[in-house]
Amino acid sequence: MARKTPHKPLVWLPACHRNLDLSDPGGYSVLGDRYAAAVTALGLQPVLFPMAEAEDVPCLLPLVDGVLLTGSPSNVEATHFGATALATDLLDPRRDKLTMRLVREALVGGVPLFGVCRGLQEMNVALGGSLYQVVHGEAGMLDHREPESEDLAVQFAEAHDVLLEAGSAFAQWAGGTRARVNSLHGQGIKRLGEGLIAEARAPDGLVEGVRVAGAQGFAYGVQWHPEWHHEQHPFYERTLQAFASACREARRVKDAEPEGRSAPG
Ligand SMILES: N[C@@H](CCC(=O)NCCCC(=O)O)C(=O)O
Repeated sequence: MARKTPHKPLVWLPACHRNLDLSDPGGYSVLGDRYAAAVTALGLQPVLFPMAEAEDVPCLLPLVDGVLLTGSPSNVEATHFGATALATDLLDPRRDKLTMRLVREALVGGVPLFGVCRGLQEMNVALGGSLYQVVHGEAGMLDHREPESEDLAVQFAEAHDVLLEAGSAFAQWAGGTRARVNSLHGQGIKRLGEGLIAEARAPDGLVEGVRVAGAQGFAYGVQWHPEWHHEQHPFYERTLQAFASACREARRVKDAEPEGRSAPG
């Protein structure tokens, strides 16, 4: 019987699907290096199942120790929350179909789950919530988009405060009930999904940080990007370290299981 070889905790980062080169209309499955680099810096191993579909989730999920739902310029298709997609929407239906299933299965299985930007929105929609399709078009709401013409350091610079629920993990990670975060999104949470607790809000009231009530393990989502220069931003770093600790614990439990427990067939 093959002996188990302990390895770094594996973290599933779902691919984005883009047509990057019109000379190859077949398209590409891509992952932002920023997310993979942050996962690696945490001592974890990023994994990408580029062709994974919703039906593959029950078989693939037991192979990993955490799920990080990355951001993407594409929008969650509005049909997933009972609205009509905008003609201007950049869509990624393969990503949507996968993550709608992946969120629910990760929660059922107690697999550490962390949603970032689009990933937060995917968590919300997968749990029955809805999104503002154009946050800055809503009365009283800020423009949460990044200055696209600026360089990345400006795009990912701190843009607004978030007010954190006293006693929440967010407040613990921030060392208080207020923090500065970056902001690179045009959609945002409108109606909270089932079981989601709002624990961080922008000054305009937009929900920007959630916890999944009653989750077996780590289950959080944020609208901002904690992967950006996290080593220099204590709030971002502590958030990511908490996710990493949860993934390491998941790996430890699996490594402690009696040998002979086969991987899913
Ligand atoms: N398209 C959605 C989500 C925005 C988002 O995830 N931004 C990150 C972009 C940078 C990256 O690709 O990581 C919206 O506009 O709300």
